[in-house]
Amino acid sequence: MARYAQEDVTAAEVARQKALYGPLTQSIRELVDAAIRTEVDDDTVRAAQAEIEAVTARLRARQLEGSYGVRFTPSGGSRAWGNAVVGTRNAVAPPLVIHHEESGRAWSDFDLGAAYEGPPGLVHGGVAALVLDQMLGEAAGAGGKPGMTGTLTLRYRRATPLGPLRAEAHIDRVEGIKTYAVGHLADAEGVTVEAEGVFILPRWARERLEESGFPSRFE
Ligand SMILES: CCCCCCCCCC(=O)SCCNC(=O)CCNC(=O)[C@H](O)C(C)(C)COP(=O)(O)OP(=O)(O)OC[C@H]1O[C@@H](n2cnc3c(N)ncnc32)[C@H](O)[C@@H]1OP(=O)(O)O
Repeated sequence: MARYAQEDVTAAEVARQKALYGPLTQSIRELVDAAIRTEVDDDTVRAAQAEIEAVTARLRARQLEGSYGVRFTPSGGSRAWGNAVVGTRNAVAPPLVIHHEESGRAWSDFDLGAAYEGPPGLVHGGVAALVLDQMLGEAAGAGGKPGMTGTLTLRYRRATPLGPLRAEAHIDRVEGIKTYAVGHLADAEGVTVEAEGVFILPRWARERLEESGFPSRFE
């Protein structure tokens, strides 16, 4: 199963795949929303189900063994196309497009529709956590010390409505292998959820770096 992999792939090939899979994934997102909100008659639902199963069988004709993993390109970029928040090939992902500023601040404007509902008309608390975990993790990683979430703490100040939202995050402080990031989710009226998290370069990654002779990079 793929985990972290170095791929010998050209920028043109990455662009070709993005142009191919991006629209497919967006069509599936629309299908999910349509399935939640449809009010067509029973026969139409059953016919749609049969068509969807046929399409799924076509896509299953050739599959990866496991998940997509994270793939690094020769130019130093990375593809996390299966990621649950930002994945180009993951229809579960809203998706977020995360921008990084020179200052270290990361932000994203995005829209959460019916598929992300918890209380009626409101974003599920776990979805808010999902989004903020990624946002804070990316802000931490942009500081040069990518890590796994050790502890993520959320304060749900008020309910988050479905619809257009913004998430922001930045590094609060760095202590050795631990990067502390803070951030929030907001609607047009202001902050709805505050988050703080510690992101830790795992022991196995630290050992691998030490073996490769670059132990000081993350210290
Ligand atoms: C650019 C990249 C962008 C990527 C964005 C991705 C965003 C999404 C991120 C995720 O969702 S990651 C998935 C959710 N997280 C996990 O599954 C993590 C599971 N836990 C682990 O893998 C390990 O427990 C962990 C890496 C967190 C720590 O393991 P270590 O073996 O490296 O910890 P170690 O025992 O050596 O402790 C190192 C330091 O971390 C502290 N620590 C360990 N676990 C902690 C914890 N859980 N919370 C807070 N601090 C923790 C520990 O006290 C110690 O502090 P001190 O150096 O000050 O003594």
